Amino acid sequence: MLTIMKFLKPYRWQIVFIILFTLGGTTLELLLPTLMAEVVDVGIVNSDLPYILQTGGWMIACAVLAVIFTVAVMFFSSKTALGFSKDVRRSLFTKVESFSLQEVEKVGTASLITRTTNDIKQVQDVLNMIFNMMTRAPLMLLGGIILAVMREPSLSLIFLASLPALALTIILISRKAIPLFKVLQKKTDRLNLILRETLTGIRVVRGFNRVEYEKKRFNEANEQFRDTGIKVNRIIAFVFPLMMLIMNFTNIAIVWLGAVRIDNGVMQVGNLMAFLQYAAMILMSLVMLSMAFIMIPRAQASAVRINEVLQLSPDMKNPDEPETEIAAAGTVAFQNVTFRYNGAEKAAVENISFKAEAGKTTAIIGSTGSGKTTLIQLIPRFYDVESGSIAVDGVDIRKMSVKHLRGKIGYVPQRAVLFSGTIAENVRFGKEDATDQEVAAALETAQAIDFVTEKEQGTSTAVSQGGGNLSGGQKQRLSIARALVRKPDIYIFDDSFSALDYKTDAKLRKALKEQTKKATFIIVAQRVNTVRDADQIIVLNEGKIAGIGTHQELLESCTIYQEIVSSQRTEEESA
Ligand SMILES: Nc1ncnc2c1ncn2[C@@H]1O[C@H](COP(=O)(O)OP(=O)(O)OP(=O)(O)O)[C@@H](O)[C@H]1O
Repeated sequence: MLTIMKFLKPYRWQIVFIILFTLGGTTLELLLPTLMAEVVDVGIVNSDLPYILQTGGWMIACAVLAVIFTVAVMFFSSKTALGFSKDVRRSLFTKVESFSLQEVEKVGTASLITRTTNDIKQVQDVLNMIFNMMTRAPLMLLGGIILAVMREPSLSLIFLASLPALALTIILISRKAIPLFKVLQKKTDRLNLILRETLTGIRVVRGFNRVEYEKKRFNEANEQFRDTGIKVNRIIAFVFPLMMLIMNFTNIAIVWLGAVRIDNGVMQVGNLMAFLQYAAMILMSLVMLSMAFIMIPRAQASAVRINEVLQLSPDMKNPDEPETEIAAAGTVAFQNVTFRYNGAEKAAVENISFKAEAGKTTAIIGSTGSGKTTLIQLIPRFYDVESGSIAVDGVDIRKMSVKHLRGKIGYVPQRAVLFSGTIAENVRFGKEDATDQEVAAALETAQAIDFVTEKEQGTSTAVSQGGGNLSGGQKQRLSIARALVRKPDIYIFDDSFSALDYKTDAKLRKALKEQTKKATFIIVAQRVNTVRDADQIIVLNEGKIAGIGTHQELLESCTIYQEIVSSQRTEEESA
């Protein structure tokens, strides 16, 4: 919790104001019972109306001022707590952006969302409460005790019984509640995970009639969340009745002993009234503190989860003094590269060496799960190699700045990812300042111009979330146009032609070849047709290279390639 408090630094002056206003407000509130005792014991006893009016006036002034101070405290508290949560959210977001995919997978996307929203909100609420109560409660407790003891030392002995009883209640309750708060946040993670999976996979869920199953899964998680929530609230629900019980017993004891003392003529009525009010203040401040004791552990559980992300040191480091390549042609060279996913026993790619040269096309082919995607994701450093090295134009990519490296690459993922916005905005994601002509040229090469111009609003046509209003092939072509518009040195296409028909696939590859003569082309493909013209084809099998060469060379020398070719021939023949 303390680690995360460093985010309060920019708000230190607001916190000073909160403390000063709380100090002012609480002092005025503490003054009120004393003034009231004066009204009763001096004004009423002596029937002194001017004194009553004058002291009454002071009481009103104190009360009004106390309200103003309290409003100011609330205003600055909310402002500070909200500002704090905004800053933490921003830091968390920036941090997550610096993670490699390994780290994102380690924490989990759903958990990262919960941590950035719900967990930060927990800390924000508690901070707000702390600002409102944590200075007020100790001040009131201390001031109340001092003033009560000064007024009636012997009557104050009652607190020696009630205060430890209150403290014990708080300790017992918070010890039971704290572990449950951690569980509650985990249950929130699970809820988010199921909701996210169901929403992103809504077509599959409906297509396979799994709505009921998903409902059941969600209900289970929802019920577990509810049950834990009830457990927590049941414990918290005990706090107030117990507190009230102790407070009421304390009041009974004060009135009883006070009455005896008044009867004996050693105490005045006004004094008893003031004492009762101080007692109420002392006990109220303890209730406030107990609430804080219960809420802080909850925020603590959230703060730990936030810190876990903030303190996670990204495996992938940007070099302090990045090297830049001399000839910026785009040659990619793999040297004995091995990579393994987090916790995986077997390497996803092993001992890979090849060179993809500028102006040439390197195709990667292999059965599913053979490591094709993994291999190409190592080039933009989505993951870092476990051993070996990858060099671009002779410079190890770990020695380049990540921004520079990725600036040289036009990456088209296996599943087209589009963002809500217009078609033009989605293409400009590749190059922010691309002109209309550049966007149109990219769309043309990507064989997307026809379907875009057919749309009433052309490139200003809205793309809905995830490209939901476009077909699979249209999405793929837009994501290709996005890579083309930046005119990179290296193009990486991860099975990006799979949703296209043969004719469009062939036209697209022809247009690409003409437009991007000097660039390095690395394409992953399933179809032999897509790769047969490549300058070199790499055949992957279970993460290892089974053969490298041209189509003709591999047909003669590589059994796995021959198998792929013949299996596709059979498919075509039987189709
Ligand atoms: N994020 C991940 N975490 C753990 N293992 C993974 C991850 N992604 C892929 N793998 C594993 O790594 C291996 C290679 O996967 P990869 O996606 O590179 O294969 P691929 O050849 O591209 O397959 P496909 O043609 O089906 O896309 C597989 O065994 C897969 O289970």
